[in-house]
Amino acid sequence: MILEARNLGWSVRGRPIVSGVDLAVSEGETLGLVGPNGSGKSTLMKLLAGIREPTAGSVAVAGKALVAMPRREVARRIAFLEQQSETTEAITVKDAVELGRTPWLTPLQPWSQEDDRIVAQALADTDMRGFERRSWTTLSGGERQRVHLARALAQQPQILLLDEPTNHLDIQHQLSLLHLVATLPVTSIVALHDLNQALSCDRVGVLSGGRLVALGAPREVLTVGRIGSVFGVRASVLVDPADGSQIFRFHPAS
Ligand SMILES: Nc1ncnc2c1ncn2[C@@H]1O[C@H](COP(=O)(O)OP(=O)(O)OP(=O)(O)O)[C@@H](O)[C@H]1O
Repeated sequence: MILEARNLGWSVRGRPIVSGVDLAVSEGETLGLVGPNGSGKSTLMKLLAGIREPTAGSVAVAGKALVAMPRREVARRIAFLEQQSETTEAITVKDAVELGRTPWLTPLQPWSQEDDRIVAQALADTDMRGFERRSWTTLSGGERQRVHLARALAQQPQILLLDEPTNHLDIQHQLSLLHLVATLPVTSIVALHDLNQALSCDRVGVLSGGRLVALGAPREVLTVGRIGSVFGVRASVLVDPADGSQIFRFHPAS
């Protein structure tokens, strides 16, 4: 297992925000995390990224305890795209993406053509070619989101943690981001609000009240009954005539 959480928890002033999470993610897998507002998705992602220390349990990456891992090694293994990642610095898009290479640079291994190639590929993968010289401050919300993703890709991590990455993105870029994440040879954990998008993940975990209440194949986990009990809405299943696949439509619980 590339990423393993055991009895993972985080409490603040005695209030449990995430508790008892057991999770094992295998190499190359794309795991979707869904749950209502405040159910603990972002907190769990921060615990898995090592930027929040657990108050219970542990996280291991490739069998090594995350808390004992040097920062540089964590940064080589894990890239985290936060929900509200902002920078006020007046840097260019290229500078921002190049920052993703930082964990790999050493005095003996300074910037090389290979780093240029990786940065160019990350810009291409996120459809941000041509924006290299633009100042970060002039970008739209969706363009900023794509630059953040490009920086995460330039990091060439083993594990990609994406907290609501489709936020701000138009529908074409939402679909291409999800397709990219699914096809990348990295392990990805993606917090999503769109349950139809979650259906395309390899597995889905459902958080409710800080607990992982279900984990498994999307169709087994995202049932009409569970959607009703966890999200408080009524779901109906429709069939897309284009390809016969099933999708959800949601209604307020009467
Ligand atoms: N530092 C903190 N102090 C107090 N409460 C916190 C803190 N961090 C998170 N919380 C609370 O923990 C709960 C879970 O927050 P979290 O951001 O993990 O939820 P989420 O599932 O990502 O929500 P959303 O879908 O709205 O982004 C929320 O009720 C939040 O207010």
